[in-house]
Amino acid sequence: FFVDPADEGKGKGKAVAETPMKKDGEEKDQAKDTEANDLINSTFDVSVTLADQQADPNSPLYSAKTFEELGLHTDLLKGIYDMGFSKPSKIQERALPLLLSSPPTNMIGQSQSGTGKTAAFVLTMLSRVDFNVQKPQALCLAPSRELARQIMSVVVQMGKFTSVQTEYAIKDNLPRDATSISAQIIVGTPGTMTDLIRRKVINVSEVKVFVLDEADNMLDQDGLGDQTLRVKNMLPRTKMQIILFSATFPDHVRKFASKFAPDANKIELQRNELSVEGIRQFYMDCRDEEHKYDILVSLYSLLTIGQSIIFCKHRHTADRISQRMTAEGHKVASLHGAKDASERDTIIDAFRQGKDKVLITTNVIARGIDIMQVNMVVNYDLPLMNERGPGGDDRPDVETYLHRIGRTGRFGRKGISINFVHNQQTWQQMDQIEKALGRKIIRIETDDLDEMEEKMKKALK
Ligand SMILES: Nc1ncnc2c1ncn2[C@@H]1O[C@H](COP(=O)(O)OP(=O)(O)OP(=O)(O)O)[C@@H](O)[C@H]1O
Repeated sequence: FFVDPADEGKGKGKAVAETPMKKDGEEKDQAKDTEANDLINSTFDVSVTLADQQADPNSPLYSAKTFEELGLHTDLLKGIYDMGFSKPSKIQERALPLLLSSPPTNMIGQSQSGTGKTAAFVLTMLSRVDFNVQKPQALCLAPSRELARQIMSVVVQMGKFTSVQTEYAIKDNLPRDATSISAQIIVGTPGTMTDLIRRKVINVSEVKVFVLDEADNMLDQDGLGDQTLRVKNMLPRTKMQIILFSATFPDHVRKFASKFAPDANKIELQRNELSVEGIRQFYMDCRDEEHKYDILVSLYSLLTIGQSIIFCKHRHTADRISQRMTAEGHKVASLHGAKDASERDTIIDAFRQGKDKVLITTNVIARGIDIMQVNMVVNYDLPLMNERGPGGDDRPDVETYLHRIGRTGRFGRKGISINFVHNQQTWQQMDQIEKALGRKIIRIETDDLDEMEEKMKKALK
């Protein structure tokens, strides 16, 4: 079990209560979706660190097997069931009672990608809002407009039976002369959120919940950290519930996260527990860059069995590959940060609706995007630390790798990831990822398409 070394080291009497969540073999469920049930029944162990030293982490108060137990308003329960959720996932089971308890307590929550973190924080925002007050009460920040839009769709779906009012704080969304937002829940990206608060378009006096999705990314000093801190510093200092969620919390942001969300309840996983069980990882040994392209093209029929996402390092690579493939008669789309806002929305929406089956992109959508039909992720280029910001180097970026492959295998489903390596350096980088995660990455021959197809189809069964 994992204990935050920062907390442990300080040893200031903080209760470190570790409760193993073991597989509950007895639990029988009649629901059809057995894979999702496996996830609900437990596929991983979590450790819970309660901010309240006196609390007994084994108390039933700290675990909810049903949504009813949480004391939610019936309109919210209706929304949850309308989304097809029958009971809380593992992370929700542990996190929701802590998130919803009174007085509100901060939360730092970590669990694998696709395990239901979004639903947990959205439900918290909805249940804390006073629908009679027409002022912003909950703010949520995400690292990309695509993710902000997806989170909003969960807010709207889950809040369908309430009178919640929502607004975006993303680029090019509001008319330039907008003077005030009265919506209760605002979801956006940090730059636009800062701008709107500064210009007093968002009045923050009633804000009582502040959520960071992909929190490690949002707090990283090489990335969005400054902007996120700027937003926090403009919020009221008292009675603010700060909620940080991510699948990953690398060491260098852990301390800052604890400072950012003081006295938080913590739910955490070890790094080697972070790979999602259902995702089979492969690699293909390509001869050179051009061979990578040829292999990708030869994979096309496999890529379109379900849907797939191809990750490249550079925007121009994504564009070039997509142009070449399109010219050769394949239907693919490309998405990256250099495209303008409305184009980005059109592209991700078409992909979400299944109109496009292959999306070629960069790290811009490495995190959070939840599309169930995605059963294959290709790392055309492996993610490296030097893509994070100026301080990075040629080491592989294990966190981003986990987030990228986590676009498949959502909520207990099966998925495949394929890494392209093409020289000694990339092979070593992949080897480091394999070691860091303690999971085998299996070789597939590039010259035997039949074997490749057979292996992949087997992995998806
Ligand atoms: N209790 C539940 N029952 C059934 N489905 C659920 C439940 N909770 C969440 N889901 C579904 O599981 C999928 C993954 O959930 P979600 O997007 O919240 O994962 P996440 O942990 O936020 O992932 P990531 O780390 O990639 O952001 C979503 O499609 C969501 O609707």
